[in-house]
Amino acid sequence: MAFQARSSPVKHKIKRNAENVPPNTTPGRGGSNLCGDSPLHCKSGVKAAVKGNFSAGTTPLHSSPGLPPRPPSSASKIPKRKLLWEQQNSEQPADSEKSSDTGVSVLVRVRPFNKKELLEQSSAIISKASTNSLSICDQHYTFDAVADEDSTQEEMFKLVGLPMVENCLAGFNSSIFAYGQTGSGKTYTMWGVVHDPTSGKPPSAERGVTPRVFETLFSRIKEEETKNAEKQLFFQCRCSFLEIYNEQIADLLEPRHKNLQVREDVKTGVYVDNLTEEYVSNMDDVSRLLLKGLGNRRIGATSLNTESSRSHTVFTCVLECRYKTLADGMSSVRRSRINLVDLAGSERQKQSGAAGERLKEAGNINRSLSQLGNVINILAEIAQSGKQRHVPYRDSRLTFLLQESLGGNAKLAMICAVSPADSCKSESTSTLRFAQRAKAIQNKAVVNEETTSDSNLLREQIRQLKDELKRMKSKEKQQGVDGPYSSACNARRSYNLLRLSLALPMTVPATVDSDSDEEMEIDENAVEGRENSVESIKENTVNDSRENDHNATPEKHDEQMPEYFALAQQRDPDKADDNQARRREVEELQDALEVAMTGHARLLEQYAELQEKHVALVAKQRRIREGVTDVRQMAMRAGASSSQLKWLESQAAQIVALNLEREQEREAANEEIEFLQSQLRDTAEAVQAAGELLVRLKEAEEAAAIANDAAALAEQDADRMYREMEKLKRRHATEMATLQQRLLESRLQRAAPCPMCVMAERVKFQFTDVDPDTAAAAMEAEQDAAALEQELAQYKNHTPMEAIDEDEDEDEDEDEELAAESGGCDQQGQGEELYAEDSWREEDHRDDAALEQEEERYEESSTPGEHKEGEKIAARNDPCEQGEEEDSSRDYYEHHRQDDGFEDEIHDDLYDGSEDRCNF
Ligand SMILES: Nc1ncnc2c1ncn2[C@@H]1O[C@H](COP(=O)(O)OP(=O)(O)OP(=O)(O)O)[C@@H](O)[C@H]1O
Repeated sequence: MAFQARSSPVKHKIKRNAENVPPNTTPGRGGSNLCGDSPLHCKSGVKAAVKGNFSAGTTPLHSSPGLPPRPPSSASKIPKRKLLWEQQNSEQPADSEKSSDTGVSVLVRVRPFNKKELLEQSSAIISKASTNSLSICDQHYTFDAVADEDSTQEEMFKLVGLPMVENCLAGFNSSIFAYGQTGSGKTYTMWGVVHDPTSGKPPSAERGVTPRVFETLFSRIKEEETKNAEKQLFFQCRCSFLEIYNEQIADLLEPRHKNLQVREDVKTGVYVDNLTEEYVSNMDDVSRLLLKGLGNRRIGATSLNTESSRSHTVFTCVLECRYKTLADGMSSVRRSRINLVDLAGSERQKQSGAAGERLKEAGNINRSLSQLGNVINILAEIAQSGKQRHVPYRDSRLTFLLQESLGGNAKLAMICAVSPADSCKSESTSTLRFAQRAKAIQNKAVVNEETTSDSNLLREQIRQLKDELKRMKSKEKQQGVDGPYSSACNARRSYNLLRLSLALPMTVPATVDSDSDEEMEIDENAVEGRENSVESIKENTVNDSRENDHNATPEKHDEQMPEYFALAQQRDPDKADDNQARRREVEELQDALEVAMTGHARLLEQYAELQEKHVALVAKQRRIREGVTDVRQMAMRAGASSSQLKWLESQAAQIVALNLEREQEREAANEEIEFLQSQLRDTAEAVQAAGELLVRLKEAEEAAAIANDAAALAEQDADRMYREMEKLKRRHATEMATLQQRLLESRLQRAAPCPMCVMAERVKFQFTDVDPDTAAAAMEAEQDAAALEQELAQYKNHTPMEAIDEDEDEDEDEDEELAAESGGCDQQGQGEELYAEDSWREEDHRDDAALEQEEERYEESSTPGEHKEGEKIAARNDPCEQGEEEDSSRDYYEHHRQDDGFEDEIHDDLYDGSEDRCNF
């Protein structure tokens, strides 16, 4: 009957209560076992390793006023059930130890004085009285442990972290909370200085509890896998990291995932929808996640802490341990969860000096901490009175998300951090009161273990694979909505599921036990039709693997794989931005993954059927063996007659023949199983490679999409800049033309006296009776013109872009000079014009947009005559038009010459000069 019950497809869910010692998978580990109870409650374990005599689990709570007496243990009410494994290996703890376990341990850590407190010359008001008690201003408190200013990170880990690692390995959910005033050392204790694996430096001694928890977890996993190789232990860890900021949940591993929702499901319990989970297999993986998550966390400076956490952060690791019982072919999975919670610090506005955004954050932090306190108060009350009450978990995201750790199925360690300074007296007292109330909570931790037959496990896997396939296909359709960003996340998820599923067949025992029992008899019916069934399975395997369009055969996939790799390798790294090719590859890989999933699910189905048949066959064999033994014994007891003996002999001969037949069939079945296993292994390897490649490609695709976005933005910027430059060039040209025009005008106006001056000079040399004042004025005008020309030449020599900045700075000076010059030449009208332009430029400085309008208006509103004038000016700038200009200048001078009767010689001199001046 027992066998039938096991082979039935009904899933066996076995949960052990907190009092049961979890299975010891390390029988050889001196004194240490996979102790479900933390060493805080065990005699063995790390207790001895920690400084002092730490015996928190058995320490009665302090009986200060208001402190509730320790609630009676409810352990006796929980029915005890044991697993076979447990019975074989476990060591039962003493009853006294069991009864004291509430599943909650509270530890207080007093940090050293900080710089501010030292400067203020604060005095210490907290003193450690013993390893588990302290006093603050004559009030005495007892907890599970007290760590003073001298405690190291290593000691904190041994007190809190190590027990949690052992709990987690044993299948208990575990949580570590850090609670306390802002700046009291929660973050330092929980994370500390996280090691950067790329730095090449050794891990810091200041790394906190969390990194140390994972260091130990991975080394213990390795140890367990080696020691229990025959049980085919298989561990898997996946981690997530979130923060609750202003009552909103954000994914710290995928910062684009904001405002995530907490959901509750009968099967999975409370979970966060859409939260990224990453598989980790070593410390580097965890460090990477911690650094990434902590980098994305909200921090801000307050007067009490320059790097104050403004949110609650929760790092969660789900550990799954699968193992197999060879005797009955049953598989078990132990699933435990470890939550590492760094709560935001409580703060008083007066003390922290928070204002604005910080004040709003502080309000939210205090509100959610008070809701946590409220839940803890009610739980403490329930534990004392034994009366059921509604616990308002749903009042805040924090309590809703972590309800399992608060009065539920988890072991809880609460680290309460305090400052020793008298300035923090009221905050420290309130933290210690909170710690006391937390100690009164009773959690009901059980080992989370499920035992199921292989075929059920496989069927579950098949269901998951099919669901995932459906989801993948529907997601593909939604690609447009989700965009490329979600694709890597989805691919990773599918790949992880497939990886998990692919790991399973490896844990299946190789073949049917070879039975060397000569005496074993077999019923004819036992093998009847087996040959047919094996044949049909064989056929199905081959047909299924070749049939229909999906052709999802591992063989085909196997053939396809080198192509993918070849494609990937052929890719020229220089053409990495060839998005289309990459997209094609990704699509092909996506198809391959789907094909692999379908093929794998089909193989698993066949494997599950074969497993079921195998288990049924083993059961029949056992029953036949028992029957034959019974018959033998009865025959011996009855004393066999000669006819009976003959009959028995003939039966024996038949049995031998059947045995031979059965042996052959068994070999065939074994071969079949081996073939299936090798096929599964091949698929596993191929799919694993494809999956990894796909994830990498998806990530590359994401990166390319981001780069494309950036490039498009840069292009837009460049366009804008180009337009801006063109505009500035135009403006520059207009300004140049205006300046030239003015120069010309001023030159022309001065040109009248100028020839006279030159002539005067000449006359001065030739005729000494020339008026000296006239000559001096002419010289001065000539010098002014030369200076102006020089400035213009400099201005012209600048490239427009270089000139722009200088232009703006120099504009005013230039204008001033021009104005001065104009004034010097008595050009009153021109001076007014310059003034007008000056104010226009001022406006330009103030408002660029206004300038554009001004320009446009200028261009639009210019009369045809003005345009003509503008064109004329521009033409002067154009070297091709210079000839015309020269002609007009020549006309001008010609006119003057005729009017004033200048000498030809003098005119030629002047004309040469003016040509030089125009020739910019
Ligand atoms: N035990 C300790 N030993 C040495 N330095 C410490 C200790 N505890 C805290 N510190 C230092 O005190 C400062 C504040 O600590 P931390 O940031 O951990 O406080 P917190 O409680 O997390 O504050 P908040 O709630 O504002 O985030 C940090 O610079 C940290 O390095």
